[in-house]
Amino acid sequence: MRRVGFIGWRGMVGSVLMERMREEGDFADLPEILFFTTSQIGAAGPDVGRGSAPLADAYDLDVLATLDVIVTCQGGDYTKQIHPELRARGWGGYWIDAASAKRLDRDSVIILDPVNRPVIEAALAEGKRDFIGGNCTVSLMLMAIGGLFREGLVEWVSAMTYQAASGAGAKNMRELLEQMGALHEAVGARLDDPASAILELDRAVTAAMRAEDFPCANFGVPLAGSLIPWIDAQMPNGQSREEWKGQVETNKILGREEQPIPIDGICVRVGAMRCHSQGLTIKLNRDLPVVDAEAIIAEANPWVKLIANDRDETIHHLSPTAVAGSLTVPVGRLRRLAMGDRFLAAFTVGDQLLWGAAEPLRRMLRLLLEYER
Ligand SMILES: NC(=O)C1=CN([C@@H]2O[C@H](COP(=O)(O)OP(=O)(O)OC[C@H]3O[C@@H](n4cnc5c(N)ncnc54)[C@H](OP(=O)(O)O)[C@@H]3O)[C@@H](O)[C@H]2O)C=CC1
Ligand SMILES: N[C@@H](CC(=O)OP(=O)(O)O)C(=O)O
Repeated sequence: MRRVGFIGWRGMVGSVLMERMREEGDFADLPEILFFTTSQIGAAGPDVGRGSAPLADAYDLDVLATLDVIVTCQGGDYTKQIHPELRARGWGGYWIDAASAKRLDRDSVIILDPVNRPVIEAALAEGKRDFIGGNCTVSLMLMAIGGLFREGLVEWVSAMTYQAASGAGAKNMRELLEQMGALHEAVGARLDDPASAILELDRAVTAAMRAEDFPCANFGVPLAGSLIPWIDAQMPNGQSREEWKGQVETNKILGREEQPIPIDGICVRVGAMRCHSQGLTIKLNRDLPVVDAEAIIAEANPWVKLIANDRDETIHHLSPTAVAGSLTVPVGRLRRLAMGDRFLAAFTVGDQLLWGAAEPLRRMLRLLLEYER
């Protein structure tokens, strides 16, 4: 594995990947590194410890074909155009991708190694070459309660999500902040006056959200002060595509497409910046004391962190504020639901740019290095 090419490295997901690779010293272990661009050919590339080289053309198939590994965070359109052309030329390198475009292809593996390392290793042994990061919501749910799946305890899961603006892209994160600013502006100095009537402030905020000039070019509707109970495209069965991915991707990651576990729920965009949260209802297939479920969840991987079902612990440690920028995946609110002994509630939060996007790609590259040694 000599030559590794990075495409989409300066985008939002790509920047998080670069940051993590720098933190872990990953670049030092790669013999030859090439950085590509779709728009700035020849500009100075990043210095990852061996000087800066000019950026190469991400559409140049002759150069791409010389790579042993391509890591791309450029997006689905790029993948759909370049991947088939490269493979058609007989390119046999590894393709590691953040985009959803190839996730469900028969020859692709969805990568989340703390959960499905055996599936990844079997795929490598079979000679598979396409390794694709999973949907952020799915990956974060599996990082949180993967232990219960591993122990074969799950009959079904309903995931009600609270998804951050970052999932919609960098422009949407900016728009959320603009919307917050516009709402603050709408109440102005009246907020500083403790004597001002709260219902008057509320009316001003609602009027601002409904005004023609409220900044919502990217979301289409207000998010700040509101929410959006639809993410991604509409499926024929009434699900949103984000909801549809829950079952399909989870079962592919777990390598159990033949006997899928039902996963469904409502996916909602909320005004968080980069952490997705999920309220889970888990139907267990046998009676299990909550303390046993807690132990299984806590031992599943080094990043999952159990939060006691206690008010103070919960509000301080189980929120986007507590988790942003961290690889820790807290799981809390674990308790039996009133529906019956086998119904378990849980709440989890995760950084959707780390485990939800960049980190599985970084780890796959490391895994390939080990495998090829
Ligand atoms: N956002 C998310 O939460 C997730 C995204 N993904 C996947 O990753 C893909 C990339 O997403 P994301 O990182 O959000 O996309 P970005 O829009 O941040 O970046 C994509 C590309 O846009 C180009 N670009 C143009 N202007 C700028 C600029 N000012 N700053 C940085 N880049 C710029 C860069 O390409 P160039 O250098 O060639 O011009 C960059 O690689 C998505 O399409 C999706 O498939 C996957 C999981 C989660
Ligand atoms: N759809 C996710 C983000 C994302 O990029 O998902 P996917 O990689 O499955 O397209 C969200 O909006 O929060």
